Amino acid sequence: MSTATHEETLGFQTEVKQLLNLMIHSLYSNREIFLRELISNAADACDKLRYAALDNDALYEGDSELRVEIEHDKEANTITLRDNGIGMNREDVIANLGTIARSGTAEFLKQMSGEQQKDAKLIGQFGVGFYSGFIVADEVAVRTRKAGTAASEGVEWRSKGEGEFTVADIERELHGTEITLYLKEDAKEFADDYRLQNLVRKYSDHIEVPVRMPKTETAKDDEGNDIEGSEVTTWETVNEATALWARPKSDVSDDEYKAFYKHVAHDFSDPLAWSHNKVEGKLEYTSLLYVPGRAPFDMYERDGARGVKLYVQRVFIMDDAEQFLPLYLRFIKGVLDTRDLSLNVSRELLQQDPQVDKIKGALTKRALDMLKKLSKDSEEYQTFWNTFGSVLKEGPGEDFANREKVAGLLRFASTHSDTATQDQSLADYVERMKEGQQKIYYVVADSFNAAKNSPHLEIFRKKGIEVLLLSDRIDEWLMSHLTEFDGKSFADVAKGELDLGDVEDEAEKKAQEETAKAKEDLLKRVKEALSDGVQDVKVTHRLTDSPACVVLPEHEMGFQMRRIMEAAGQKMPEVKPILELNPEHPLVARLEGAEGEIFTQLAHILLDQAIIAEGGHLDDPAAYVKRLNSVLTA
Ligand SMILES: Nc1ncnc2c1ncn2[C@@H]1O[C@H](COP(=O)(O)OP(=O)(O)OP(=O)(O)O)[C@@H](O)[C@H]1O
Repeated sequence: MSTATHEETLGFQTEVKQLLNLMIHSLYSNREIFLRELISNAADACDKLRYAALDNDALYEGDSELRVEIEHDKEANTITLRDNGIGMNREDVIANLGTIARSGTAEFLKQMSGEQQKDAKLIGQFGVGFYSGFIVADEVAVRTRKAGTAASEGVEWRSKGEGEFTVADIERELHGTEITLYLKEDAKEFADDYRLQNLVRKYSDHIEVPVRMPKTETAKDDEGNDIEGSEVTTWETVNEATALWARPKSDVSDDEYKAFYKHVAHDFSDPLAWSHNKVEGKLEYTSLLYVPGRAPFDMYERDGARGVKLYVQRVFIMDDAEQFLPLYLRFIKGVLDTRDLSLNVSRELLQQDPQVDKIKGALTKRALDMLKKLSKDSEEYQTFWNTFGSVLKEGPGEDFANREKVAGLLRFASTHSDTATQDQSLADYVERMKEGQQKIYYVVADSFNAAKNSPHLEIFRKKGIEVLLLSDRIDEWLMSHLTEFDGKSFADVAKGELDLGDVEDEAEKKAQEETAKAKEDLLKRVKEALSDGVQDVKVTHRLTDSPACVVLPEHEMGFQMRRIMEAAGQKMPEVKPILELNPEHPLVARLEGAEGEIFTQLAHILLDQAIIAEGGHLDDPAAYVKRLNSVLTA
């Protein structure tokens, strides 16, 4: 036993304490995952050493056969996991095994409800890593030494998982990390050969590093009895130990793909889809991309983890290589192994390498194809869409070249179903377009109900023309980048002149022109009465039930986007709406017959109501109420 010096007791960061507490309670029924998490870390540590040793062979300290070893002791109720990977120094140990250095953790932990099943899901999404040892152990000891440092620079970390841990300097001949779990009374079952082997095969078969367990064989005498003292212990590799992505597709089962996903993505649940490809020729790479079944907790964090695990010729280079996929595909997880980059590539070099852009183009295409394939299963695709749809909507703005492809993957709510579920594709819309209809119509509002009940839809509903109902924050921005789909342009029903294409016949158009002419005088009077509130007043045939609506000129930023920008503190130049009046409406008829003060008040009321119906805020709501009351009591 090594003698420990320079021992200090330190407290866990608050977040770690919370996580430990929650994890132990909510992951009880899923306890066995501790082994997967610890093997995963050990394999990562081996990958890191292999990478560091590219420049400095001496780091192997004469032992370049990277491996993970698992032993148990039934008497002592312990399990020990050992790797000869990169190891940690004292500073690493304190930072890595005492804190959680991921932004958004505190907010994430606040979402915990105390309900076991719900929290287990959330925690799975967060990834528990090393701390999962405490699900089965009431004490954990880590002995480690960073590869390339002196034997005297070993470190021992111990904790009962109750708020504090100790660190001490120890002598340690071996580099790498050894973790001993002192099993809880009710977790003794894990100190068992058969159980451990099964778990290794179940969770870690696909890891390239061999996971070994000791196997003791005893010689037998002629009668088949054990010969005492003849025990020989050898190390047996328990897992498959070849990189899964390097195997031919036909050799890999769905379960193996799923298990590998959990290692790569640090996720507990199954992926929705994957795409495994080996490419030879101008570019040489193998990629294995996954669509997760749920969003990571930090999907909207600016510095949240994203990107693929990068290997060059099977040597692990880095996690989260984000240069190989566009931002709008940041939910995609997976592995890229290529021969086209040099082994000493760094994040900085990746940014300048022209090969990276080529691979990025190819992977983007793969990812979009994978989503297209997934979209054939409407139920699974809906799960995907509900989780990642708003991220994919960033696509047309970010990736001009693939705009049409991304557009094909979008899903919207629409007047066809009139529900808030975003499940209608543009292709479906185009198929349902009315004869003579040339455009794809949409309305944008702050909420689904505001969109669904927008007065602008009245004529469309009357004529049975479908309109997409958009209410996500990103929607107006999305539509500003989507100009066409399948040769059809898009039209915001609340902007510019209403153009129903050939759905309207000549007689209708003529009748509208005549009405407009007949109302010229009224329009002039209203415009005078509202002088600085509007830029124009027109008659409209958009409306059937409402007396008036406001519209914006065709190329003006829409109301929703303006409100978002203003809420974000942006000062927006003032824009006056165009007021459109429904000549068939009794209130407009009443307006026409009114004079003087009542006329002015009614005109203002119609404008203010149109702004409210569109979801806008009145500049002076009290004035509106006053006017309305005076007209009601007149
Ligand atoms: N066997 C090991 N050898 C070397 N370093 C390790 C080992 N196990 C853990 N670490 C270090 O401790 C850090 C924290 O581990 P932990 O498992 O908690 O999180 P993680 O692996 O970074 O992410 P996740 O929570 O998603 O698993 C690791 O990033 C790594 O630097």
